[in-house]
Amino acid sequence: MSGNKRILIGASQPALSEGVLASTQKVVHEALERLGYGESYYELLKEPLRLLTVRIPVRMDDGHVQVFTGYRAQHTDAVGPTKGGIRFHPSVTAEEVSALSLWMTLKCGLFDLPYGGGKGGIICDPRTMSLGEVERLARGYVRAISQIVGPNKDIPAPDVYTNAQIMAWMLDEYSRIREYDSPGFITGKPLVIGGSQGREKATSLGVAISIREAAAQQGLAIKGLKVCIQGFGNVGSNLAEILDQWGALVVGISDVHGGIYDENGLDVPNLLDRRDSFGSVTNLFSKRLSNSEYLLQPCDVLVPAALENQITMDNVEKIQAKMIVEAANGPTSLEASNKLHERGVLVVPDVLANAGGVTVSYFEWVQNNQGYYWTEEEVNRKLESKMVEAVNKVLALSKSRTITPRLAAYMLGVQKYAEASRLRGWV
Ligand SMILES: NC(=O)C1=CN([C@@H]2O[C@H](COP(=O)(O)OP(=O)(O)OC[C@H]3O[C@@H](n4cnc5c(N)ncnc54)[C@H](O)[C@@H]3O)[C@@H](O)[C@H]2O)C=CC1
Ligand SMILES: O=C(O)CCC(=O)C(=O)O
Repeated sequence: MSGNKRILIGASQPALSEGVLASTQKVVHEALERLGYGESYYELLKEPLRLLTVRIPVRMDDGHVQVFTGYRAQHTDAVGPTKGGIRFHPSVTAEEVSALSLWMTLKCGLFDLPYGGGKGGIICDPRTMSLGEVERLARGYVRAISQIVGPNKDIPAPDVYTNAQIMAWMLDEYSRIREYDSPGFITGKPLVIGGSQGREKATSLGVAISIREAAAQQGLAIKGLKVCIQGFGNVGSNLAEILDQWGALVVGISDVHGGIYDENGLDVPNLLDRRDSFGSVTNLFSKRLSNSEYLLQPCDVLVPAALENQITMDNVEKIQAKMIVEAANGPTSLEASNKLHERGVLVVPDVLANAGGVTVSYFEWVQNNQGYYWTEEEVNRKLESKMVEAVNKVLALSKSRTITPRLAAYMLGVQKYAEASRLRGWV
């Protein structure tokens, strides 16, 4: 093991700044209050129980050593191991990873998965690195966090700019450290080393089911529904494919370079053929909208599937979509989301809409533990029933209590952790 760990855990971590975490905490606070749990529950659940900061030295192809900073946050292990993806992105921060771990807890609670939330990230830009450099970084990260992760402790998965290949390197490094093959350590792996059928498209299938169910409740059919998707990576591109196959009209897609829009519908198979491994395709088109113009185009459903804080008080008044379905984590600021709700725009929150990914990751872990693997049809059937149940539960609670779907999802998501913390004697 390299001597590359600089561990800052819990209280020794610098104070987290305001932003995505603070707004998530507000909703968690209200959810706990409405459920009748006192302030001590909020104090326990407002931030991760553990936040590890690591420094990872990587020998770059030109021979120099670059030191990267990474994080792993574990929000709560009150009901079981923690679970959540790893992001490779230049804008990763401790605050972002912490908020992402809290959102993972809410998803696992809402979908009744036997986990708490976890999340990791490394400040880096893999688009500018060679494959060898990315592999060395992925392996270095696993060495650095190896003490706090494992199939019964904390189980990582892919997120922004990470994929099945990176999961394979991470699994290999972890198995070397432990000296036995340990497929349950990580999910989102390639099929031949213990991945699950259906995991690659699971987040998108879950988002598509959320769109279909929520639209139906608004009296809209999926066929002919005009959808704009922001982000054309794993989630956005697979979503475009599924919606196109279901007869919806994908009128817009975008990526880091900008967006393309056609009210008559785009040629999705052609775009899928031409996208690169980082989810870029619009750079091949001379006529494209800027990312800020793109979000304002008319459509029935806008699906942010890229990064946080895309719909804010700066652009919310100009959003024309009738429904927002959050495939990304945290794409709508809390104020903007409340504003949309007041305007009668249905916002299907991230912790509900994008939980298909972690749900099938759970199925992958179950299959690894039992050593018996399901067909894609079985996986998708199990996912479909969990998604439909969760969407209906959240929208019903939102209606019956006249609260936002986000608050309803948080109430349903957080309850198990408050109860488990009480039963364990932590609060
Ligand atoms: N991969 C998964 O299973 C899950 C992902 N998510 C969330 O979905 C979102 C997307 O994740 P992935 O598709 O896995 O990532 P990815 O790395 O495969 O794709 C990211 C996409 O976002 C685009 N993008 C980056 N910056 C942008 C910007 N400023 N404006 C417009 N587009 C931009 C990129 O060009 C790329 O098309 C993230 O918020 C992630 O946390 C949520 C649940 C599970
Ligand atoms: O598949 C997983 O375990 C986690 C997916 C994830 O990172 C997310 O839902 O944001």
